Amino acid sequence: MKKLDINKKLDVREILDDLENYRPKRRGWTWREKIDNLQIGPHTYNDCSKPLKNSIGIPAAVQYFDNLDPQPKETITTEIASGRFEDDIRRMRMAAWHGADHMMVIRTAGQSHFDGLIEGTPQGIGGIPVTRKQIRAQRKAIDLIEEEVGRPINYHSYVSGVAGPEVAVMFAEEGVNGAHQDPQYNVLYRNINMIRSFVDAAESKKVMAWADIAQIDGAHNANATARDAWKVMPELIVQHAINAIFSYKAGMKKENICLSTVPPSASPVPCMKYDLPYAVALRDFLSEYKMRAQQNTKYITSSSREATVTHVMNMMISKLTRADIQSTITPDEGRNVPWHMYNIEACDTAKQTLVGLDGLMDMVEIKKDGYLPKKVRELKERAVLFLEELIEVGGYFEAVEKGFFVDSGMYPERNGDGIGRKINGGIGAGTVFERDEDYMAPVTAHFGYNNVAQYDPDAIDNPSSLIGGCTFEKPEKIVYIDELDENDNVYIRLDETEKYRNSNLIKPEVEWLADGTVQVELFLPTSKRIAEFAALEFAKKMNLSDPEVIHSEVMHPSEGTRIQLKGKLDFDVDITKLDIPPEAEVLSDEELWAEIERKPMKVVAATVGEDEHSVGLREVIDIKHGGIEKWGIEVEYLGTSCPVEKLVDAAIELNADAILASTIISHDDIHYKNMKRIHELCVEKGIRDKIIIACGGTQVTPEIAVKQGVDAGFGRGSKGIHVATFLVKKRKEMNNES
Ligand SMILES: Cc1ncc(COP(=O)(O)O)c(/C=N\CC[C@H](N)C(=O)O)c1O
Repeated sequence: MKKLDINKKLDVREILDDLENYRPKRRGWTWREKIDNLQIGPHTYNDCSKPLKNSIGIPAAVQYFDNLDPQPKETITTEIASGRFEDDIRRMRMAAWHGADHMMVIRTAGQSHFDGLIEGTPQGIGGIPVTRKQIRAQRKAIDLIEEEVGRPINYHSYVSGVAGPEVAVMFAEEGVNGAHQDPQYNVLYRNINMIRSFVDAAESKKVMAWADIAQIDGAHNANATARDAWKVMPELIVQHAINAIFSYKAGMKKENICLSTVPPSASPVPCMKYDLPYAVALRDFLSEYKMRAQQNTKYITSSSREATVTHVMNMMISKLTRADIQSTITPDEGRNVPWHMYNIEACDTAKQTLVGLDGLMDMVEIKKDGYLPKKVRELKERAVLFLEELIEVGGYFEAVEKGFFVDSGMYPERNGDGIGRKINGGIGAGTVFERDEDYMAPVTAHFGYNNVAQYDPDAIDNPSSLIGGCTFEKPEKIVYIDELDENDNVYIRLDETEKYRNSNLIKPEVEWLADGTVQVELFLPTSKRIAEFAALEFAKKMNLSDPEVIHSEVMHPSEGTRIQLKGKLDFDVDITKLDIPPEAEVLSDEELWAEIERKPMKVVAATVGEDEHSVGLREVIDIKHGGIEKWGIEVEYLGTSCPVEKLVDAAIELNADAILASTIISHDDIHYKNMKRIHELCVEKGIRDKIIIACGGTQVTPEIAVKQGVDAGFGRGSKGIHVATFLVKKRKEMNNES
């Protein structure tokens, strides 16, 4: 496969080529490479990792810091769930450029209840049907993407449900790097028989251990399910412990066992008073394991702003305690199946926050006295008591049957409304059988009794040697199925959107190529309910089809409501037909500083005529806005409503190099008349060949301005850098300097 070209879109058809023979480049999880005291420019970072070869910094980095884009030491996860792996690949490429090195692929709805592997590339709902082919395509694409950004990327999905072991084997064969695996998830949230779930989990974990897959547990689901999430803190610690020690005993290395820790509450609850002690208690008890931090999703709403703040507060916890993986929930998770732009926002939020808090723990510390350690102690005691009672009643299965878990009481309080499951109930009940005396499976990483010795005592540690290697040693033995459904597969989907693939036609999209969805933000000066219906009216008038309000927020019961809505555009744009003027070329800061240092420049500036609008000109002048004073140009500012005669006289008196005139008002073309007048006055006073005249304003069209006799016009969006570049270049031209 040839490398990706930054200026070319990833070709999905090329990825699909010869997938039958694709083999993963490596096995297992890759942690970031921490760099102590990383120096980037004038800045030193304490908690960062090796920078990327190609990446896009947060907007401030791009605009003010020359794309300074340090990478935190924590792995950053982005969860992708559109249902079309071919579009998810494009999103993975974007996310990788924004700092994600852990692509977590949500499975299609209900895949936990599929009792076998799915094959081919059917479209999913809320995630992709995780199949061998889709995994190969995405891992193969990620091989190219990690090459492009210059950092290994971990691919991740879920080993759960009644086909858990089969999925684990397929993940091991396909080089998957991370996976959720926690039998308690099956039992509590998918109602799969607990004996079956734990037997399956032992097998799955043994296989994952062989493949060096990093595991994430499912304790966070209790947060999302409990009535008051902070009330399950004691049992959450126990849930983590159960899965952690079970995984270790099933053969997993502790550094591959990641606890999925989610703060159990969220503002406006005083969440730090719950979440920080909980985070400290958990890390005290389970210090040998990795921490995978994720913000609380139970209290997420349709406000992407609010989700972002929750995310930032979660990262404050991560920084104050420890996180090896910082998972990101897309801020729109509370209203859509996540969209491209929100996956990227989440990655940027994680990077911005973690890098902004760099070195925090060299400046603050967790208090050793007062509320915090007391609360930590209390939580630990509750957790220990919970575990002791669990053992007392006969162990995990009995405790689940008695409804110990996700009870709405804060243990030892109990409201009797926990999730109770029958030991012999649930899906897959009665499907676990004792292996016969002569049971033998010639496969690698198989958990439990396996009578290999009956065939060859020397093969006990290597059962698959009896058949010359199993699929773990001989991937050519993998039975690869391409497609099972001639109507529901990626080729059909690619054909349907061919018109927009690598063509000149584009349509807006949020998750799938050419899905046509746009989002509109409105403020409507009326009550919430009226605003929600009025918004749909506006959407229809805007020619949006299927309009739907996805967020509404009361600004005041009668003064106004904020609405965000989505809808579809049914038309496209041909980019070859766009009239795109050449980008205004600008000189670098260094060049401008050097030139003005070599030869100082003085300008007179004013808003002319009867015009009081000073903001634009001030932006062009003031250092604060990156104005021309930033590079040392001396400015005599004459204020607003300045007569053109006064401006020209001042230029003469101060022997200025240039005149800057701003006019916003444009009725009766007064702005162009003023420009013409300035030019004529300079001619009359005999200075026109020695002075530069630049005029600006939001209504100014550069070509028309020049027709008035001035040297340049600056329209909407012009910045100080554009004006400074022009002045320097024009002065050189007038003095015949190179
Ligand atoms: C332990 C476990 N196993 C399986 C699944 C998913 O498995 P299905 O195929 O049954 O949906 C989950 C789901 N949560 C993960 C999303 C969350 N945002 C996360 O990042 O953790 C899970 O926690």
